[in-house]
Amino acid sequence: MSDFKQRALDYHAKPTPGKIAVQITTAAETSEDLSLAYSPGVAEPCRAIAENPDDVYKYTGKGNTVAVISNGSAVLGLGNLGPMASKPVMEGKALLFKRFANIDSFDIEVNHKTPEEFINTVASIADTFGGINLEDIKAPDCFIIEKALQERCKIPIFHDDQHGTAIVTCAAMINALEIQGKDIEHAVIVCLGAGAAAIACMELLIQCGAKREKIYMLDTKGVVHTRRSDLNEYKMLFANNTDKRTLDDAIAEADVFVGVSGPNLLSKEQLLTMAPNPIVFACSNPDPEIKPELAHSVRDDLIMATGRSDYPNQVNNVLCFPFIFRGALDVRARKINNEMKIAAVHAIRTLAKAEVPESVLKASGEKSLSFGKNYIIPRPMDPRLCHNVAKAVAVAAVESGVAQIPMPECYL
Ligand SMILES: NC(=O)C1=CN([C@@H]2O[C@H](COP(=O)(O)OP(=O)(O)OC[C@H]3O[C@@H](n4cnc5c(N)ncnc54)[C@H](OP(=O)(O)O)[C@@H]3O)[C@@H](O)[C@H]2O)C=CC1
Ligand SMILES: CC(=O)C(=O)O
Ligand SMILES: [Mg+2]
Repeated sequence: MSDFKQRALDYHAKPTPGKIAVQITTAAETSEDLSLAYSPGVAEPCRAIAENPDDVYKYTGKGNTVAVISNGSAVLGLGNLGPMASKPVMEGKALLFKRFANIDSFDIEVNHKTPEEFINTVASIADTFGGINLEDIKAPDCFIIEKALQERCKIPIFHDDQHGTAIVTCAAMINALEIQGKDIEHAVIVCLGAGAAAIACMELLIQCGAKREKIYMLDTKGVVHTRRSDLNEYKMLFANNTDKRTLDDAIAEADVFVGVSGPNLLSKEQLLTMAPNPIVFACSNPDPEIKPELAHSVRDDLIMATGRSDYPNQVNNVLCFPFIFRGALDVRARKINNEMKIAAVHAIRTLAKAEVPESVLKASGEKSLSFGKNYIIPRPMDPRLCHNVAKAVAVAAVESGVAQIPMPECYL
């Protein structure tokens, strides 16, 4: 076993198994403390909440808690590993919520047979939380599940692989296009993958100015085109009236490649046929569609991004989900709407143009970082992300009428 693999296993096993634990936030030492925390004192907040359900935000942790819920059907790019094997990823998301946005988070892995069973399970526990982050649920089930839960629950339901990924992809793409001197309206975009991340990324890019007819989406059967009869309703929206059938056909002269599919699917020969100054976001985790070393070895005019922490330009939903939930929770938003997503895109992309603080350089192991081909998007450790993105999201929630409480003072 490689040294890195062993270190990754040790990291998860020690000093205690897993990556996150529960912490007590109040005094619980004396009989007096216990009489307040438990019987008889606990009866008072129970009575208050029964009388006025909104008091749950005053007397419990609900308002600062997000559940990370998965069925393990599309774990990163590893495939359908099932609920149990998805747990390290879900604990990881919980760690990121806490580390970057001070949101308490529980991971919940659901074993189920039908989407309805999953929906019923989640809907019946939803009131426990301030929000629900759905994770690693394969398409097209993820679309059905998210919509049904949004209809049934009173809290934000956000499928991270769709919207978190789309927000970060758009933020990075707008910056990359600017650096490469390309207009989004004229960019020819190839999207390898036609699942949760792909459909959401392309829809949001269209909202940011990309043209649907210039997008070529591919699944395991090749280009998604109008003469195919095997497309689900979500892929149908991207059926292109084209004679292109393969990745070889689609990638020739393309400006942009977005990979949200699986490992090592873009060859150096295919990369060589792209237009001058191409943009390659190979976002499959943990192994990208093309390795950066290989891509850079054949082209020196490209902008290259991956989903990983160990290369420059990490296009990964970690740059979004902690902060969009921070903003949503802070104004008790009923849902995360389009206005909030677009606000997050612009808050993330703008930060890439600001001077990078010393603490971020140190955590990144870099001497300098400035807006350019190798720095199109902020690093996740940038402490300004939380304030900037959460504030923009909270303002958008208030202005679009989904906030249930006013802006907190920390943002004024
Ligand atoms: N960097 C980031 O922040 C994120 C990255 N991702 C990555 O995106 C990938 C997909 O995730 P997600 O959308 O949630 O999963 P889904 O299961 O919803 O979708 C996977 C899609 O990839 C397609 N696909 C798989 N293998 C191939 C192939 N050989 N050629 C062409 N298409 C292929 C599938 O095709 P078909 O429809 O025919 O089955 C499907 O459309 C994963 O690798 C994941 O790690 C996801 C979210 C965030
Ligand atoms: C980053 C992430 O959510 C994924 O690869 O599924
Ligand atoms: Mg995911």
